[in-house]
Amino acid sequence: MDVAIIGATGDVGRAVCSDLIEHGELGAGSRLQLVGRAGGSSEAAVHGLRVDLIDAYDEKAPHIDVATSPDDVVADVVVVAAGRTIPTGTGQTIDRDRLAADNRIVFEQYADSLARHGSGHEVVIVVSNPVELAVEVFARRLGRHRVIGMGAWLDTLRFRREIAATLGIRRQRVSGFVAGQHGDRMVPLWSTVRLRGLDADERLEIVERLRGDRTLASFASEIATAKAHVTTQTDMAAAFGMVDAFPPDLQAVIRPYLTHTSGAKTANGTASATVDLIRTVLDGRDIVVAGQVLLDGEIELGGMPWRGVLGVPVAVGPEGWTRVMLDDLAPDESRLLWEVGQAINEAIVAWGGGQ
Ligand SMILES: NC(=O)c1ccc[n+]([C@@H]2O[C@H](COP(=O)([O-])OP(=O)(O)OC[C@H]3O[C@@H](n4cnc5c(N)ncnc54)[C@H](O)[C@@H]3O)[C@@H](O)[C@H]2O)c1
Repeated sequence: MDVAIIGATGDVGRAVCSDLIEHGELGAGSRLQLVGRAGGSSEAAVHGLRVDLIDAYDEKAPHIDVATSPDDVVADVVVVAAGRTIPTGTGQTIDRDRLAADNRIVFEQYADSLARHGSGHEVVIVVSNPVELAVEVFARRLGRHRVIGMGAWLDTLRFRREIAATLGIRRQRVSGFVAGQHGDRMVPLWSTVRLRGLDADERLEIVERLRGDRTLASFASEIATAKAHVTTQTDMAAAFGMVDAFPPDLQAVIRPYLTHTSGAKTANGTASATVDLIRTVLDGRDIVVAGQVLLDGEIELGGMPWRGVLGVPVAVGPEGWTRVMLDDLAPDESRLLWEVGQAINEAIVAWGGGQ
């Protein structure tokens, strides 16, 4: 199997390349394509990155090649990690509209090229932001089932880790999903949480203890209050310490937010979750993950079949995602998912997606 990384020389792109080789996901018979931008700094840097990766991993590296034109992207799995990013550091203004306007051009360029020159079977894993816009752009051109945004999977892994850490157990014992929009507007699906080795009653008791008497109706205001609270703290170690006292769903939003405002990025966690998704696609079996996908009535929200990009649990295999794996939701979950779905659809229209 071959993998192409668009934006390979970026922070996330580099980390994905190293992780993929380090964990042996691509054998000697596979190809890793590093994609840079002609006319940009990455045009030269992709060649340097290729040599550096061979230098580091000669014994186990796959065949590594370079492309600097969207028309030359060829792979079974294409990772989209190119484009502008959200600025790090405190006091940085986040202009999502500008990010969307700039990155939409990049998304359209690659999606159009893949539609024209691709094999017709590539699976696209989107890392770039706004992830929902990118999924919309690629899915409209390549087919819905071949395009998966990784934001919901990253949010899911964070949610599971926070639950596991609070309970003092390993993350592998926790399942359950995060749906919705990547980041602040994630929808933690507490009704899907399972703890291996515990029966239903024990699980319910623990979930109640972790959640307290909160419902998702207050989640957005809790996030706003928590952000305001942690940003009053100038000592970053103390700010991270404050997060330890939050419930797990709030921790899953605020800890990465703080990481970003600290001036560090979330490149390693993002890359690890991306490689996890690539492994799932290469694995050949249908495995349930969460991802942003373009829905066409697979689920009902607000009493009607839902159409638009939304993060949901999906079965993923070598051809992309096949089914949405969402059972009956709790009333607060379907309400919030409906609100978030509406907001995403409106944003995508405002950003000129859906064309
Ligand atoms: N989904 C997530 O959880 C998540 C987490 C972190 C970052 N991100 C997103 O991933 C993207 C990359 O983040 P980063 O931190 O690596 O940014 P970065 O600035 O370090 O890297 C971006 C890379 O894209 C390259 N690039 C720009 N235009 C290109 C084009 N047309 N063709 C090929 N390459 C091009 C740049 O040369 C650069 O190397 C951003 O949009 C960011 O918001 C997503």
